[in-house]
Amino acid sequence: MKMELNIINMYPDILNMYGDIGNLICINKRCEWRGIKVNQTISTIGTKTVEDIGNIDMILIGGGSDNQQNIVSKDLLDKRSMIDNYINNDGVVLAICGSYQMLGNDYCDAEGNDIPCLELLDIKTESSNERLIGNILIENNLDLNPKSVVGFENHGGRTYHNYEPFGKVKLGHGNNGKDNKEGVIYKNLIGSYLHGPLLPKNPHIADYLILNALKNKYDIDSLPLIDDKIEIKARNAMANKLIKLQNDNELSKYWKYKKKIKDLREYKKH
Ligand SMILES: NC(=O)CC[C@H](N)C(=O)O
Repeated sequence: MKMELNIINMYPDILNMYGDIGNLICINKRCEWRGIKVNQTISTIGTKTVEDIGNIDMILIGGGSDNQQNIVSKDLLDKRSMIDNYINNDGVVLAICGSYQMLGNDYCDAEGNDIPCLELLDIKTESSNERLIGNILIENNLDLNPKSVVGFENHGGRTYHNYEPFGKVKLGHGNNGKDNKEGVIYKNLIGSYLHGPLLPKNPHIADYLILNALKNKYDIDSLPLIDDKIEIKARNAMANKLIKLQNDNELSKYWKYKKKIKDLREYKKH
């Protein structure tokens, strides 16, 4: 029996910051390599509503600027009840950055405008003009090996919630730059600030999503392995670079601290 996945890519024409569409390409490829058929549908403003499509196995939504979030907001709200049912029936979702924010209760942009959100999760996001930008390294909370997940973040929004985060920030900012949490896990949904795009750089996360989507309709508990040498090499190169950066940061903090103590001692001598 040939397995199939029906994937909806929402607003790829509007929410595609830093090539988030690469997440779909990655899922497609990893399914193709395993002989899993992927039927993909685009849902955007003006296309038929997601309710009409039915039998969805995975939803992917990317990130966008505040302006782009404003553009999709009404259409997204029209699809609210379908997305709500889907998520609460263990549907697999990957929502990046702007769309992760929009799953929550409210998003107040940098100009103080409220962008209507889906209110599906108890998440709050407030924006600031001081953006949180840079490469990011986290440790995933999904019990997946390798633990590390690499990506790139650029957001004004600071997100707060009490759910399980997608990961623990090792280097970078994450949800809000304060609590060391990155993203969210809710049932089979992952929300994350990580662009990159996320999945090609972290194939273990792609396979986690594929496996969960397949588990919802087939009796399957693992995926055939793929030769990921190149992906692993690329991911490790970035992770190691970031770990080195983190160590350098810590070292420089340590030397600054040592210098402060030395200065203090000198000062006390006077
Ligand atoms: N990268 C993004 O998707 C940006 C999301 C949001 N507009 C913010 O700046 O916080």
